[in-house]
Amino acid sequence: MEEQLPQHLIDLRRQLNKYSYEYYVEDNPSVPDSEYDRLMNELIAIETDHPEWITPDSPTQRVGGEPLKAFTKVTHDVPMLSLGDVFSEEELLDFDRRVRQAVGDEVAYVCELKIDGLAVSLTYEQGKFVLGATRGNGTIGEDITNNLKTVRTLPLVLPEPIDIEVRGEAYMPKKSFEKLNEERSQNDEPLFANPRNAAAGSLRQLDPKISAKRRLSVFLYSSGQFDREKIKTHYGLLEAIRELGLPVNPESRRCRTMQEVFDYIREFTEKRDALPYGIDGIVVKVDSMDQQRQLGNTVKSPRWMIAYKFPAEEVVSTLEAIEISV
Ligand SMILES: NC(=O)c1c(N)nc(OC2CCCC2)nc1O[C@@H]1CCC[C@@H]1O
Repeated sequence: MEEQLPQHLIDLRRQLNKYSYEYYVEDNPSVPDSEYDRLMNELIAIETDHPEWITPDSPTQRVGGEPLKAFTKVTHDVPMLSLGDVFSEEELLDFDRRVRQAVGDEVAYVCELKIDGLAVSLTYEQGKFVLGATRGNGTIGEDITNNLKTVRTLPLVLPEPIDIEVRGEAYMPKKSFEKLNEERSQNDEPLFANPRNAAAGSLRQLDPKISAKRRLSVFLYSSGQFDREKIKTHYGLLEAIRELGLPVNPESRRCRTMQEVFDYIREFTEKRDALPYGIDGIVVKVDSMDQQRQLGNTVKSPRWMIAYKFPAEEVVSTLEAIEISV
């Protein structure tokens, strides 16, 4: 991308990408917003004089596009399925028994945190981000490409010019949610009930400039086309997605026994409140892709994965609290 650009422009773009990552991903900017804006304006001025120097991965391409009148619909060629839920270790053992009955006793799982956000699909063509869509009803979603372009953890261009569709969960980190509700409360605007609603509301903004301010993020957990010869396990797929510079949750872990699955659930039940993003359970997936294919899918969800949901948080109402305290 950069070979034919003047060095000053390359340096300017790299500097802006670095500052943007510090601000939006590390939440630890090394320069004031005014310095970032000054450099961005300088880049916009240069690109206005030399439109031939604009490339898809220029920082100016993140917050592009005028506000939409409405979202266009997107059809998912491969439906975006949902997850079956269970609420106890007993039901997890039932899932494990069903899996072993179908594929035999050599089974390994991958445990993933169930990110409390909304499912999205991202399409890259020749390595360029060209389409982002909500899950919608699983078959028809909404085109939110311009809004997903504002997500700083999503690369606009991959290191390889490949065609790939990846899927994951868009979410709003807890700190961004608290800051957003603080701003809304100061402006007498209605507050978002939780980070999931805030993420949904922010991604379905018709004006991408508003989405850009909401500091959304994404963790990816599956992909459509991938090289079936090279990648034979779900864990291998996650590593391949991560190697493309796409964000994958770092806590995903291969579990060889149900005891390891229970240990993982216990570990993240304890760690849940300290995580910088909301989770509402643990997803347990059969690791082997051959075994996934043997198990197949129901109309609604794959038979080779299950979501263990945490018990609903204890929301003690004020009245109850008063009764307890009396
Ligand atoms: N929320 C999540 O963290 C999550 C996950 N880690 N893994 C999956 O796997 C998909 C793949 C096919 C069906 C479910 N789904 C997730 O969230 C689902 C997607 C649709 C409804 C839930 O948000």
